[in-house]
Amino acid sequence: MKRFIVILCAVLLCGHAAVVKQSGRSFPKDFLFGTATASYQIEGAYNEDGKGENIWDRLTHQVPSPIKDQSSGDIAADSYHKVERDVEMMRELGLDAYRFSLSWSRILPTGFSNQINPAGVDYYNRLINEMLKYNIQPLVTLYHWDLPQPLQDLGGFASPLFGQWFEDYARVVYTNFGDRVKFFITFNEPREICNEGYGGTGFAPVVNATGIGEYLCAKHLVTAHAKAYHLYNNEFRASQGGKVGITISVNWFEAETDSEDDKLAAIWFRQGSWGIFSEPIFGLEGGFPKELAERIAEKSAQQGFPRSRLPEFTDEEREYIRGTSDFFGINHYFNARVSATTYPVNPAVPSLNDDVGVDLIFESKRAESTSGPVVKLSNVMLLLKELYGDWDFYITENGMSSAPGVDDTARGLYYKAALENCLDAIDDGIKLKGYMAWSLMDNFEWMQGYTSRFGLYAVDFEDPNRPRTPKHSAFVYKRIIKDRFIDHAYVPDASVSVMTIDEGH
Ligand SMILES: C[C@H]1O[C@@H](Oc2ccc([N+](=O)[O-])cc2)[C@H](O)[C@@H](O)[C@H]1O
Repeated sequence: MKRFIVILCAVLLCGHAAVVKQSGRSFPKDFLFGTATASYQIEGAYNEDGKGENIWDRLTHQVPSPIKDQSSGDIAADSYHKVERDVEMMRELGLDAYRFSLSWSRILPTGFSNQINPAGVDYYNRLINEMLKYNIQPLVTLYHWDLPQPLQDLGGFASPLFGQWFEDYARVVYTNFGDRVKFFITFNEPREICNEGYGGTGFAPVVNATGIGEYLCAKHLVTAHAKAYHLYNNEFRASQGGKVGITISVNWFEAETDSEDDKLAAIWFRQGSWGIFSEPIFGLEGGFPKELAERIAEKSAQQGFPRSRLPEFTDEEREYIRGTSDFFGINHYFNARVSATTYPVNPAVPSLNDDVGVDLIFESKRAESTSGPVVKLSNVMLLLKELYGDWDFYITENGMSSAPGVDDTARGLYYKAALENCLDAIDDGIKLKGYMAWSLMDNFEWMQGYTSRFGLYAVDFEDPNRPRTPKHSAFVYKRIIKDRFIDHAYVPDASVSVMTIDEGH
């Protein structure tokens, strides 16, 4: 009671800052609060100023359209023409950092580095320079799913030459932007690139070669990542002094029961979903995860393959890839429980689903309806630390979707819960350095088109000017950034819909 009165007096006398000090739960001074976006999802200008075609241009222009609302990213949020407004929103929120991706085909229209598009380089220079004017740190993703179509026509990630193409592109990126960009992410979400793009019909390029395509892609992707990392070390690190890492989608999967079968199922599922990409880079021994490799080898033999469908690494390749990251970027969206009950797929036909055959029970939605959002970011980071050691972690994406509109109370609550969970992780000794909310603004949500909205700012896609309006959640996030503390009692005033820029931004 006495403590409560002391805190109350402190609030009344000194304002909010007093509570921040007493709570011991404020974010470290150098913690980076940011938001994230991706080129294809926001830029538009799909055929302007010399940009080449990419695999999402190709997919969304197919007739009939495979996209839920038959839309495309042709115009999207029109960010290509809105550098100043986008940076203004970052300033309104008070961001320390902004994560965005480069469109490979805007910089290299054919995908190859012999032909650089000056207008593409200029667009990113204008964006980076405008951000730096206001001390907003650029976190740059080299690849967020929009491969130049000519490279796809040559096999894309299934080609053993992919690593060379990516290395050449990375050299152009470091050369043109590395004087000002100090944080590079090679790939966004290998699982979605490989398992959805080459092992199913989920995402472009829709190569349906499940049980084979994902694994080829996985090997070539981690090799390409390592090439870009070594390139930075060998030619750029000394003069530029930045960091190079990768972002992996790590959702939380735990065994439904304590049975050995369920526990093994959870291991397989984690390894098929993210371990297959994290183990070669962050694992102590490198290479693909052991249990998964054994399982795929066994299944391959049963199916009559003369060798495992999972490619091998030579010792030299394993060493070349191991340890090639300056940080671990995590995208996180949901929690699920895993049980070993039979997955209804044909075991005679190779597939990732059969290789990791388990049932998934989605937990987050069920829990949200009763006791608020359940975010298990700290579980994820503790597990990654246990598996791979004490890396610097960045949450490079986290968020939730909602219906169109600015009234998104649930998203505000979600961000409070997620960031509270980040504080738990920091208390537990995790070296968490930053948090990027997905997303700065509504955008083209891949196969869902514009039916699913993740933005802190609403974008009116009916209006040719694509005006942006802050949602309720934008005010919540701004307040957390300003205080570097989570005030659960804070509810934005619904009558205030205009954002202002605070001093210093
Ligand atoms: C909303 C953002 O989602 C990211 O990708 C995924 C992919 C899959 C899941 N999942 O839960 O299965 C979550 C997020 C993506 O990186 C980003 O571009 C957004 O679309």
